Amino acid sequence: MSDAYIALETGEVLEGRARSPGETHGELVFTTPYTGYEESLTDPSYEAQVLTFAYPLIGNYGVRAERFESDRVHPSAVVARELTDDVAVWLQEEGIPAVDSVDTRDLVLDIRDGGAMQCGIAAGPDATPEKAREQLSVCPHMSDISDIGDMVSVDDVEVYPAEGDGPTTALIHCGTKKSIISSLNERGSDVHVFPHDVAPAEIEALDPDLLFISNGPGDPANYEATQSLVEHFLGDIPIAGICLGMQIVANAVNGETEKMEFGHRGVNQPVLDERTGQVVMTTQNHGYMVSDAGDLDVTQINVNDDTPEGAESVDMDVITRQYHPEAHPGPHDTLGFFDDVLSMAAAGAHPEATQ
Ligand SMILES: NC(=O)CC[C@H](N)C(=O)O
Repeated sequence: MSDAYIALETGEVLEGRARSPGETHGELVFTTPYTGYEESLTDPSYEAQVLTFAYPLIGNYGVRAERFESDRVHPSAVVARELTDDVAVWLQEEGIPAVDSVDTRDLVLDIRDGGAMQCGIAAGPDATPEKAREQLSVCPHMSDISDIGDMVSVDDVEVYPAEGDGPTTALIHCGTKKSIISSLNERGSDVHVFPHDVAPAEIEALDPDLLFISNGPGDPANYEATQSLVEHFLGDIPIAGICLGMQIVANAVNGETEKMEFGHRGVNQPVLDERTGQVVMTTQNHGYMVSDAGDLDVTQINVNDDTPEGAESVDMDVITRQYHPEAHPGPHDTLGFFDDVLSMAAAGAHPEATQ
């Protein structure tokens, strides 16, 4: 007799073992890394999603807070083949439902074939298939969660001072990972973190050298205030962005974004720089893409499916990446992004403009 159920949009109800009790719902997605479960589970980009781990054993090196990318677990639920007790206890303490003993190979194929789908979860001694189906019936589509930025951003400014007198960064927190802040800090940039809907006047009062739009959950179309910020400062202050940040900047310069079938979530996504011919291995976690880069130039593409992974403007001093250059988890091929954007900030101009 199972004590955990996952109701899928296909009508199927999967059975499993409850590792952390609860009833919830969310957009079902998968990620493929063998490691990095602490970083993924605390990445605000996964807000309102049910995260399935393709790798069969999750938790085999424990749980340590110093690896966390935010102050809490963000997925609404977790699905795995096997979760260790360390991770199960962590999720219980966080109040996040978790189900294992699921054939995640089969489930990942379902998601690949059917696309990211809504699902309902019921786990624990009172769980039933009907309760999972009830959760599925109230699960919103990701693009309909218009206030998702409020769920992950900050209410007030937070300042992260760096040693030295590097450029000042105004980071717009749409669900930022901590390692993005630390990647800027350790390169000498004082980072001032603002709410996703901060008024332009607060940024003007700081007079920063760089406007940085962070990663984050949900549909980029639901970050109108952040997009307006980009439109306001475009051409006045150099602008950088990661993942959701690239999508918001593209929307701000006459571009377009759209939902992908099932997205890119892993640490082995190859990206080609079309200017140099170099291929780097990247960490990715996105379910939307830039379908039209507008006034930006696409500089890097995903080798697997040609989707835009880098978009820049020399004239408007913009450098953005769809992947996560900070890794955490993942390969360190792309850390140079932070040097490039801070060079742009220090010079007040895109690096190619200063050659
Ligand atoms: N990691 C992110 O910033 C994700 C961006 C956006 N929410 C997407 O899914 O495409």
